Amino acid sequence: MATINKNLSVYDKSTLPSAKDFRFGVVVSEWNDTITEGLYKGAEDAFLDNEVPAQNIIRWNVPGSFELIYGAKKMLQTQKVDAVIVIGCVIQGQTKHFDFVCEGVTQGIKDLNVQTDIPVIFCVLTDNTMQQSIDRSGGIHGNKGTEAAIAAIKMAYIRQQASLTHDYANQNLLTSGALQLDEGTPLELKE
Ligand SMILES: Nc1c(NC[C@H](O)[C@H](O)[C@H](O)CO)[nH]c(=O)[nH]c1=O
Ligand SMILES: CC(=O)[C@@H](O)COP(=O)(O)O
Repeated sequence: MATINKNLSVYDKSTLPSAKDFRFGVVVSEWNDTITEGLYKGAEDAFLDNEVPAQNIIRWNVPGSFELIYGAKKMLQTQKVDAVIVIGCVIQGQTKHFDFVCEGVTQGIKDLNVQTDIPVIFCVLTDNTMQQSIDRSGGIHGNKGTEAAIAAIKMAYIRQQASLTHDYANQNLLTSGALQLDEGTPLELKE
């Protein structure tokens, strides 16, 4: 389903978990800041609408979308947060730079989700025109920042619930053959 068929700002509060005890990091790119500020406001408003205390929202700025990767990594390393949102706006120019920035950020944020235990939400517009970005940061198609905040709340809850269950990671990976132990490595399965 394309964005034009789904307003990015629509959500049902009654279906969301409580977010009042969660802490969120938000890393914001300064490139196309009229757009990224609109995305941030959408995210912030959605957090506040869901009882996230203002002091539980930690915002850092970075120069451009490519720096979102490093900014999110350092946020994860230094701040006690339950999820991170990276906010950027990449708009096609005259060269292939757009492709490399978009691919690099996408892969970098994916890697953080694989390598760390904190969900990192991808709120990066990758648009052909400024108008498309305007439409998706509080315009006719809603606000992707709102969508990202709701995703952050949901993923923080999933992480919280997962931490309450038995850690089957070793067992599952071992039985699936994905985890190769050296000979003689004592296997400690958590009871
Ligand atoms: N053209 C856009 C950029 N380019 C800058 C890069 O993100 C990066 O900051 C630079 O290459 C230095 O490492 N960034 C955006 O966020 N949006 C653009 O449209
Ligand atoms: C995404 C970009 O880096 C791009 O907007 C830069 O513009 P150009 O490709 O004309 O140098």
